Amino acid sequence: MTASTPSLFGDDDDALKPVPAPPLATPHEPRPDPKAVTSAKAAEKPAPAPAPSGNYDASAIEVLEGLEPVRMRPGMYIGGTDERALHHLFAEVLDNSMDEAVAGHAKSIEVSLDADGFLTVKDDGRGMPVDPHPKHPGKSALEVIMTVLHAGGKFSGKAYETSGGLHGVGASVVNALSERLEVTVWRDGFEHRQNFERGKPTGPLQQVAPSRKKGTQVRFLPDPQIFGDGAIFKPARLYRMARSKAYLFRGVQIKWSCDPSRIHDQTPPEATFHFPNGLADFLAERVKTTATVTESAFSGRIERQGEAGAVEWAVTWTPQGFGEADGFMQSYCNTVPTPEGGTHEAGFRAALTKGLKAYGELAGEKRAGIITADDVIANAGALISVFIRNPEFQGQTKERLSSSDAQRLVENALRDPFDHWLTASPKAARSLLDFVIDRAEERLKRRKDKEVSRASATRKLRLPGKLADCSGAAVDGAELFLVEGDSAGGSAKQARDRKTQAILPLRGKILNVASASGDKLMGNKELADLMLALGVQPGNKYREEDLRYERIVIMTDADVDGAHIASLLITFFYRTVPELVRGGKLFLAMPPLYRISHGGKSLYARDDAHKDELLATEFKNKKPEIGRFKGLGEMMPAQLKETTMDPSKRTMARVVLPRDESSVEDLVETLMGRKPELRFRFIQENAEFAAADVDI
Ligand SMILES: Nc1ncnc2c1ncn2[C@@H]1O[C@H](COP(=O)(O)OP(=O)(O)OP(=O)(O)O)[C@@H](O)[C@H]1O
Ligand SMILES: [Mg+2]
Ligand SMILES: [Mg+2]
Repeated sequence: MTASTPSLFGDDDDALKPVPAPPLATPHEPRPDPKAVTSAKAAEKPAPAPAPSGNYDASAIEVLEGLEPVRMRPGMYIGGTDERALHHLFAEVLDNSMDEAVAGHAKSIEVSLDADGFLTVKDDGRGMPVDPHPKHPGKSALEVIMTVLHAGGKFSGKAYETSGGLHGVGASVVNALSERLEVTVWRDGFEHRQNFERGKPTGPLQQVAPSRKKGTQVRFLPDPQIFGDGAIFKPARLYRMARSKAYLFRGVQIKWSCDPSRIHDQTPPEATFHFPNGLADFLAERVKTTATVTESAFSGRIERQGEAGAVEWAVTWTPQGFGEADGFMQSYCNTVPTPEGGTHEAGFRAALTKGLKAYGELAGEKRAGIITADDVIANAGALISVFIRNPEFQGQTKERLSSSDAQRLVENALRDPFDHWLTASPKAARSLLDFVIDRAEERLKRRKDKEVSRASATRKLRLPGKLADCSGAAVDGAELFLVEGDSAGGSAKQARDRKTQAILPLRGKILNVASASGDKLMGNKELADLMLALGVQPGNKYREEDLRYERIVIMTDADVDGAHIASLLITFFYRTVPELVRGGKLFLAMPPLYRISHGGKSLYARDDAHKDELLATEFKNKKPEIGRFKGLGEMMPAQLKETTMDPSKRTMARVVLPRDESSVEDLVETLMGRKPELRFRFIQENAEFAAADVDI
């Protein structure tokens, strides 16, 4: 029984998906902090019904009976309810027949998919026991197998030695998740049958007729209530699964058939799989047209002496890779695929690496010393299959083998055969050794190149002289303030938190960028410096991970000129690094315009409206002193810090693109274009808007 670890977090991965752009239409409308968006999203979900109060007692603790838990939580048993999980039902039934074959009782397995969607797996093994079960009065062993979790014959090793089954769960899980399921058993001179619906018997086990055959047949239709209405078995997938099983045990023949009406691709409607050379055949099939380093693959099979257990393997190397990948390793334990690898793979890698290094040393090849397991395996196509008693798989799944003796078993099994293989054909051994040493040397060279390029990248990164960078190295939390003019730059430098806040003063009026060409843009020293400070490349070469700051803050005077410069810069960002803007990295600082004080109290107002409001409330019936800041440069550093820069006190607006970005062009045209009256209006609005109270 293979099961996936249940997801502890339910469907929460939604929270990790990018947050959709909020429907804001102008660059000056604030966008909420991403964190706030996440929680806002959570808040959108329908509020949970008020919890029923007062009866959380023993009656609230349910014990699921029989197969109920399987239908309630299929993911726990088959890793989900998707197509992969659906096909896993087939794996469970097929594994049971394979166990019967590996135990030496079945020689032939038949798999067929019928026109009505039922899948049948039939073997000629001993047949499930049908006699009454001693511990379940009135029930046959067959019924217990099909309806009781953890009922199985593979716990003690008496009936099966090296089986893929070990939990006693598989057959009952398939039953629970099938709309209908019929089991037919031939044994003890009779054909027996019992039918089930969604895990429940629809009648008793019946002796249908005398028969001298033996074996078991399970025919079932997965339940659409579990897998969805459209869920059906895919012939191609069943075909592949059946065929690879046959490669894994040479003592079995698997017959495949499928109703032609169900096939919509190249899958053959009938086939017989029997591979007397096991994994060697499997590998030959995979590398059919691929040129390999050695003429023949290294393959073999070793039975454990005196005990149950076996190791089988096949491996070959190729310079050009196998399709998409440079190499592959597929591993199996008791014919169950272990896609996550495990101890058998570790033993395999160790055996090949040690063997090849030892051979290199013997051949006087000094460079063999640099070989690592990765060099040996990276370009190999490898299959490894072990048969062991009481396999241990990690956690709830059978995807990774963790039996520690499997590593020793494989390593010991391969040592001598690999040695013999190498010494028996010195030409092949030499080719392999050279090939692997080349890989090792390439690896070392790559590492060196990487070190060199990292060093030169650091050297190349010259920052503009005017930039007062932050002293902390972390990008998280780092902010770059773009300020207008050197005097404001001076105040900002004193007001900043050196660790996380950097200041770049931009001198004079920057180019009217919207109408400038790319060359002109980059030719502008101020803007070139800005890009250098940001660390990013323009256009589609922009990579967020290059960005040296978490936030870029445009900090200009709270007047019409300042608003103009801010809009020029926003336009520049939108034209040059739109992804930066889309990523919500660009902000507008909101310095105050007035300082209002009376007695010991002083407050700042962002604009006229705010000033009037304060005068009507905080300073009601008083005659306070009102000062107007002409520019940031006029503010005391402490004031600038308190009102505009200190993250715990300030207000900033995030620049957000409208959802319909085509209107950005209009906006830019409005801002920068040829109609001065439009421009003036925007600037006024922007100046006003920038005063909006937005906390981030
Ligand atoms: N085709 C079969 N032939 C003979 N006996 C079978 C067959 N299928 C199932 N059984 C018996 O039914 C038992 C229960 O099968 P089930 O698949 O539920 O569990 P399992 O194979 O023991 O373990 P796992 O849950 O890991 O598959 C098996 O242990 C075996 O004794
Ligand atoms: Mg089983
Ligand atoms: Mg069972």
